[in-house]
Amino acid sequence: MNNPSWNRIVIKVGSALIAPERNGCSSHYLLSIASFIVRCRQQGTQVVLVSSGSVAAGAHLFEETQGSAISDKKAMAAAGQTEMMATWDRLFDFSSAQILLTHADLRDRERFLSIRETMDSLLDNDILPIVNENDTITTDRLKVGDNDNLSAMVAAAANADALIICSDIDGLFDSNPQLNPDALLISEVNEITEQIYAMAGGATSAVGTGGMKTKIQAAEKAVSQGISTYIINGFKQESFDALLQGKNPGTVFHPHETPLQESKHWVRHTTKALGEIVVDDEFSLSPERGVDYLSSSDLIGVVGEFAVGDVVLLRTGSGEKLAKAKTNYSSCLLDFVTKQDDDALNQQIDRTPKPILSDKFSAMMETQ
Ligand SMILES: Nc1ncnc2c1ncn2[C@@H]1O[C@H](COP(=O)(O)OP(=O)(O)O)[C@@H](O)[C@H]1O
Ligand SMILES: N[C@@H](CCC(=O)OP(=O)(O)O)C(=O)O
Repeated sequence: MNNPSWNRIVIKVGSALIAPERNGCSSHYLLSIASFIVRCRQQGTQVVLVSSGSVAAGAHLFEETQGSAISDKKAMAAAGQTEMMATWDRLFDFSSAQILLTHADLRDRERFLSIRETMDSLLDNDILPIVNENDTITTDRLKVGDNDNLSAMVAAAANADALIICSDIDGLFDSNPQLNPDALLISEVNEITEQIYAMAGGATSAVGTGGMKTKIQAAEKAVSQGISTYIINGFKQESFDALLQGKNPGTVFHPHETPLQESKHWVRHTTKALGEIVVDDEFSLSPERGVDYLSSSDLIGVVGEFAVGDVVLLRTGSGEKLAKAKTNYSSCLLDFVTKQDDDALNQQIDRTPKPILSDKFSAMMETQ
């Protein structure tokens, strides 16, 4: 890798590359990816692999009519995961390790740090972590749902320098090239705007889940932590040759020059808000006035049920999203406080050593 700043990368491989026919895994398209991983490691770049393909690999064990039901997909994933891991393991002469995650693991700070610790230990021992969503047990409430976003969360957990998303297309185009033959490849993105999102459609491969939109979401997560993000065509050997020469074979999303502080990035891009704290429209935040300035007298409402330590959304009564943050008080207590006119209670809450919201684990929301 001619990019000396790349000590550690995450590479994401979609289902279409590992189980293209949805009847078990095939190494046909994996040889160039495996070779790239080997050459990265030889040049001192640590690699984490996020691999889809368990559902597509297990599907052929089930009737054609099955597969739409979540229960069938979970069973397919359980059956296909071993085949997916074995397919990768056969391509390497070094050991690989299986890491199965749900969003519930990543949005829990203790588990997030534990995942980081395990990946560091595996990489320090030259073992290739192979990560996938734990589709076998996941539910709508627990899941990430696509491996594009999962790979960005893994890159954040791994403190990677770059995220490489292998797709079945050369990169991000100004519209879907499979629908518009005149679409133009966008080689560099410096800022991810609504216009960038507007270019992206959904998944079109028979086995894919994410589509281009989830890849842009993943890039947005990664670049805000200073992680360069590439979308490349994983079917082309020349994509990997170019990367090894320090070139961009597809679309590169440049990292923010001032990345979010790690704990704030985790709150903004990895956690899920489990409730809402509503303040009056006059309330505002600024770089100098963080969420820890919130006082009980600013509260006008609480939405949902949450416990101490959960992440909540702070928003105004008119719906403007202000921040996500860890709360130091439960929804029950805050709901009680908002319904009291007793200033003494408000003052008592505000005198306690802990602010309502944690500044360390908070992140402002970009203006929508
Ligand atoms: N603006 C766009 N640029 C490139 N591809 C796009 C765009 N909008 C939609 N797509 C579609 O997204 C597909 C890539 O996503 P996906 O179907 O999840 O495949 P994979 O899992 O291989 O990444 C492309 O094959 C293309 O059909
Ligand atoms: N966890 C799923 C992959 C979901 C997913 O994002 O698939 P893809 O869009 O092919 O990368 C599986 O292993 O089948």
